[in-house]
Amino acid sequence: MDADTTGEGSVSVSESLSIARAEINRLVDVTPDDVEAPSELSFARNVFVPLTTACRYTCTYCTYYDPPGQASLMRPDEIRDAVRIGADAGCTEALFTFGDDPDDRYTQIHEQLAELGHGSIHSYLREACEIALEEGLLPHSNPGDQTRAQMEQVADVNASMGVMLETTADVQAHGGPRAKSAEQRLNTIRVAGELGVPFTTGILVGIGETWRDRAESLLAIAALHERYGHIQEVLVQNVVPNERWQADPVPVPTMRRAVAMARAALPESVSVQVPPNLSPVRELVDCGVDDLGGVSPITDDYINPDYEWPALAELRDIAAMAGVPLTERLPVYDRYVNDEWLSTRIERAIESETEAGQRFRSVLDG
Ligand SMILES: O=c1nc2n(C[C@H](O)[C@H](O)[C@H](O)CO)c3cc(O)ccc3cc-2c(=O)[nH]1
Ligand SMILES: C[C@H]1O[C@@H](n2cnc3c(N)ncnc32)[C@H](O)[C@@H]1O
Ligand code: MET
Ligand code: SF4
Repeated sequence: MDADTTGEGSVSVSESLSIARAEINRLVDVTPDDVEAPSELSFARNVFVPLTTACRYTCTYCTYYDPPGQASLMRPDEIRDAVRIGADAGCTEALFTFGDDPDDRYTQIHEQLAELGHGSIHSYLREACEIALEEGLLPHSNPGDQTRAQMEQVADVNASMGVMLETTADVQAHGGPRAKSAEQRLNTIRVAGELGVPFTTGILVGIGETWRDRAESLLAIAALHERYGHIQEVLVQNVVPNERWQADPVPVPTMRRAVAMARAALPESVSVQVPPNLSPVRELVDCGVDDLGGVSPITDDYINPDYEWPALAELRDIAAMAGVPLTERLPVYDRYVNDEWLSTRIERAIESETEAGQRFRSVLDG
């Protein structure tokens, strides 16, 4: 017998498309007046660990990647030095962010990994996370797209992970022979949900997407969060000019509307983050920003090295101006700090009686 597709409770394709269209239209019309200002501003203290500058993609806004032949791989002792300095400076997070699948096309990276006894970047990332945990930091890795097998290899040694969706639109900025694809980004976010990994994602604003594209991107994130509950924060990040991306900066009114749109698209429990080294946060807080991301007291933003991190005093000043408290958080948000979401490995690090455990708990206890 044919399945009943017309009975009560079923939704036709045209009906569901019109619901989706209505949602997009609602978001496109959102203005900063439609959203509530936050009740606090949070941030995390991190150290950036740029494992490798090799990347299979060539996003035209990105100055981070080096072409084959010039790309480098951090050695284990360099990783250890970086995370140790971070722990000593009171950080809680080791942010591992680097090129996507760097061993794909860069023979010298492949060879260097082999010399270190690793067959893939994920195998090496696991060692790097172990080093961070040994030295008293909680790993948060953003290796770009990941397959399920790749993410499974490192999930239990990360407190949380992330990848920017950037946009669901097909934009020129991701064009070329090896293009970043929205499908792969969405798949990575889905895999994180399936594996129960607390996750950070976001949109990059100003890379050729339209307002409808922004709404669609945010709705795609909201839909995955509705299914898995794993999205802890969504970054609304403006693309910034550099020697590879020579465009005018994203205007403040555009950012105000994009932040308000994110706030309106997502449930209240999901934070909206704007990076304070790239954006005029003071002019965005009332649009619903409630997190200032990871700020490093010791390392550069290796992705956008021309843009310096603000000092802690400046974050305090921004919060004071907004009339809200500034609170420090871990790379994993408080509501995920329980045995439903964290691996025993990470739980043990947070509960341990070491100096690091005490540092993590004092951040948790505020
Ligand atoms: O300092 C941080 N930066 C994070 N970044 C990087 C950062 O927000 C900016 O992309 C760079 O600092 C841009 O200059 C992420 C980037 C992603 O693509 C995905 C997730 C994150 C998460 C963080 C984070 O937790 N802390
Ligand atoms: C790690 C994240 O850094 C972001 N990223 C890369 N290049 C730039 C730039 N010029 N401006 C802003 N963000 C950038 C991308 O969104 C990537 O996902
Ligand atoms: C400079 S981007 C670093 C992370 C990864 N390559 C991504 O694009 O998501
Ligand atoms: S943004 Fe990430 S994926 Fe794109 S080129 Fe830069 S390092 Fe590679």
